[in-house]
Amino acid sequence: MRIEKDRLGEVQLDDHILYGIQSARAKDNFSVNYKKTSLRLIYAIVKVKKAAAMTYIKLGVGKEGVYRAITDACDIILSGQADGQFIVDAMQGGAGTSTNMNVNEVIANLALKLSGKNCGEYDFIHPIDDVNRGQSTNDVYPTALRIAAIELLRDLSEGCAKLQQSFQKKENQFDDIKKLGRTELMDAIPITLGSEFGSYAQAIARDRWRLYKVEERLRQVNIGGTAVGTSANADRKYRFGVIDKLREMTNIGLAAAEYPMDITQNNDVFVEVSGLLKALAVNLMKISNDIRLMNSGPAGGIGEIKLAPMQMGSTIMPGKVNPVIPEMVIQASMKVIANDYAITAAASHGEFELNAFLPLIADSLLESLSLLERTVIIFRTKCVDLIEADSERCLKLLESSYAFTVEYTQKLGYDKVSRIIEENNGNVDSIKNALKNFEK
Ligand SMILES: O=C(O)C[C@H](O)C(=O)O
Repeated sequence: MRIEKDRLGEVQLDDHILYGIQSARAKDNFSVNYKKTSLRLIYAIVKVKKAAAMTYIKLGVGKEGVYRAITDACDIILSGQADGQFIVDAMQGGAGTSTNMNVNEVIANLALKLSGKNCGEYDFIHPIDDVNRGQSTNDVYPTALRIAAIELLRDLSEGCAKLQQSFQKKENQFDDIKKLGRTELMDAIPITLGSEFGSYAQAIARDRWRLYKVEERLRQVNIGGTAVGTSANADRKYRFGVIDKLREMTNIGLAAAEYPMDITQNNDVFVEVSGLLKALAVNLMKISNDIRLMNSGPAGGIGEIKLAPMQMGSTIMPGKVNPVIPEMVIQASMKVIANDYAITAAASHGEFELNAFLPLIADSLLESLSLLERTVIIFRTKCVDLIEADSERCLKLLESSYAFTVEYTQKLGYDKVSRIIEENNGNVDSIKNALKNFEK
């Protein structure tokens, strides 16, 4: 056991534990058992710490070997070997300070071990004086959140591109299958099944483009601005060096914020990104609902397409198979829309130089991004790619509807065609005969 102390007293920690007193207090204070802080965010914070340490090595500052041990410790964390040490709940007060300190303490203790010292020997490597040198939670955390968001956005954008291609393939495959169009769930002008899928491809193409474009706004980071964006305690050479290193490490074209105070306190960019995710969620829901309806049946529904059966559907009705993948997509989309509200609420509650509710923004945004990233892959591979058309059913429904009469309205006038439909009680064969007679 080791004992760590702060102004509030002492905490006992097992020797193998790499986090320190501040993390231990936060673990206890925020033990709401919601969920742990996202490892995506933790890794992005570690990248910021590594870039800072590399900058200090380059500038030749600090005690001999300390920053080298810190960068080695960062590499160990980034390889996934210390995941269990990040123990602070995502639902936390303190604007992310506990998460930043959890990272600072784990890096410091790992670096101490790598240097042949014991955990807690902070006179040699200190979580704040060394690992957090020239930094504050308020510049590290928002910078890391931007990096994590961009990494996920890139994956999601690629996923959307593939989903778009899958819809385009279906557009070509179903190009010559005529079917009923529907407006307000009622028979409307005939279309092709291909064009139904072509419209989905267009919507997802728009999502993909929006997600691609928004990255450039996220690339402005406030690292080096420290607590309120004025760069207190951050050396000028470090400030420029750390962004260069981060750019190299992440392969993201990060740039120093033109006005770091703004970036430190205002979070509208996350509302913007979430808004785009909401637009994607809305499209996915609309498409999934169409697919469920077109697949409905097998006997009592529309049945124009067939989804591949993924699992048995019922514990009581033998043979029933449900459209489980679109149902999952719809619920994931609902969650993204709910998260958007949380992000909007949190972003609107910032006061003066900082928004204390950034942890909720971070958790909700990264959850939405990861959820959508997986959702579009599963939707594509387990649903869209496997869809088959029932062209006979499409034709049967088309031919049993008088929706085709729209073609006659220009020649005969709307009122006359309506009268023919009414006089023949909507009977399609009689309507066709009556219209033929008019044409003669
Ligand atoms: O942890 C810090 O660096 C600052 C903290 O977030 C605060 O503003 O109180």
